[in-house]
Amino acid sequence: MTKEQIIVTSAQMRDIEGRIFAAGMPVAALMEKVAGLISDRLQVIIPKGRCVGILVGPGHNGGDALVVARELHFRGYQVWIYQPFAKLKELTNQHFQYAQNLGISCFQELDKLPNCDFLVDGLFGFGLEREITDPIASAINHFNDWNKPIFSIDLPSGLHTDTGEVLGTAIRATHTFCLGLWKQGLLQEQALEYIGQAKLIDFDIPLADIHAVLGEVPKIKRITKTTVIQTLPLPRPPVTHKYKAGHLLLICGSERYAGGAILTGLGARSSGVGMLSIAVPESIKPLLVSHLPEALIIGCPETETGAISQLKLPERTDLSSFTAIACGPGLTKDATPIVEQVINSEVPLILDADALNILAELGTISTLQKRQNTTILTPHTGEFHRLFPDIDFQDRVKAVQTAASQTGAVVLLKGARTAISNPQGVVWINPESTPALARGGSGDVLTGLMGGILAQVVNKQVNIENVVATAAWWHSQAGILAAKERTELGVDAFTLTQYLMRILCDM
Ligand SMILES: NC(=O)C1=CN([C@@H]2O[C@H](COP(=O)(O)OP(=O)(O)OC[C@H]3O[C@@H](n4cnc5c(N)ncnc54)[C@H](O)[C@@H]3O)[C@@H](O)[C@H]2O)[C@H](O)CC1
Ligand SMILES: [K+]
Repeated sequence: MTKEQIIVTSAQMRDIEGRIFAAGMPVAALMEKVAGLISDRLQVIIPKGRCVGILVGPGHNGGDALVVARELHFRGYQVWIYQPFAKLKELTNQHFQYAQNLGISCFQELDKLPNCDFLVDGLFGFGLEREITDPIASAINHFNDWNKPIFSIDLPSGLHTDTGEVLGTAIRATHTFCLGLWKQGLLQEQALEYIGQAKLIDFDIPLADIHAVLGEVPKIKRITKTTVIQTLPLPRPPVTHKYKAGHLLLICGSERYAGGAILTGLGARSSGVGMLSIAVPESIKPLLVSHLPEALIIGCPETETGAISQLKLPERTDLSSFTAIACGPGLTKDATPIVEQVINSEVPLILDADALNILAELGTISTLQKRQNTTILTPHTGEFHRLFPDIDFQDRVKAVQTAASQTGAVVLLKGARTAISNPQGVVWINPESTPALARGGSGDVLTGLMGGILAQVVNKQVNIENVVATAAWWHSQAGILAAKERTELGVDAFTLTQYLMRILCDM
């Protein structure tokens, strides 16, 4: 468990901070340490001698900002302070007095402020308790209108620490320096447009204090490279053969959506799975063979609408011959018997796209109740709503936890911050993604990739939610790299499959 993986609420941060102070660390010393680390980061980003406006709040977030002001002042920057509050916490007030005695210009009125090149936001941190009202709200909107780069300390002021909700108004930061441990609000979709580039400032919180408050294994974690490295079957054993690297069955495609089957197959190919079989309607078999010569393409009887009507598996094989099944992309709604058949099997199963829509029509919870084996659902928000009409997914963490516990499945809810939960409520949040992935077909690629990873590791005592998290991280990192090289408009689903392997090579 690394600190980059841990996510805390404001209450948990308060408790952890309380343990540090109770153990003897003076608050002022911690503030000095944290603000020194922030100043070091700023000194790398902000060219020397430029003018920096420091926004100071009444609490210790403001205290941090005042120490930063003093440090930048001594390091040769032009610094001014905006501090409009009548009452400051004791330590914050001391720093404010010292800054004034150093001759740093301090202002209480907005209209008196000089120009500057950068702003540092130390108005509120995890102590924000209520909606921000005037005059502070107007001040925040005023600074946002300046269109200057803003560096927020701990959180952009105005964001709810836990939910990421905007309390009245919020600073639109270009960078957020999150202190000690990632605050849960920074992982919520509604916060994204306020956070900018988020960095964790580690100030050596003892792991013992973290475990004392969060337990040995925290319930809610950020997916990082560490998770992926621990989950992927790398390096491979020197002596192995294709059947030891899993046999995945994809059930996908229709005459209308042949492309979905191809993209799912390409995603599975990129996973490194040993054997890949793809069941599709007979009419599109030649197309699949041409795109995926290494896969075993199973042409199946089809309905008059061109959907799979029966799984016609090769001689002497049945569903239990496969290590994992991924079913759904491009199936259309005319393949209900096929979805029922795979749900009734004992094989580890991923349901996506039309398989989810069919499951919703069959009755999500009642249909899955019978299944004992591994089940993974990968809905986007529309599919999630159809599957779980009674679950409000405003708080995505709670939504996936509820869906997972009701179905006994691992549920991935797609989005800018994809959330994953297992039935016990253990949650992974994917901290990075790109709007470039919001395109038709990218979900098909994820399903194939996830199926391929699952088939390789499902018999190796891994937590299934870690497999799902690994696929989500790999998929989004490929999208991020592709967007960097081709812009956010240049990441079609086929291109995305070409970037998947680049990610592993760069790990
Ligand atoms: N995480 C750590 O271990 C460290 C945290 N530090 C910094 O301290 C803040 C938390 O400080 P705290 O004083 O608890 O709260 P804030 O500075 O976030 O400010 C809250 C402050 O403002 C008042 N307030 C709350 N809501 C409103 C409102 N809507 N309008 C007006 N005023 C409001 C409230 O009463 C408080 O007084 C943390 O973020 C870090 O930046 C330590 O310095 C370093 C270690
Ligand atoms: K702040």
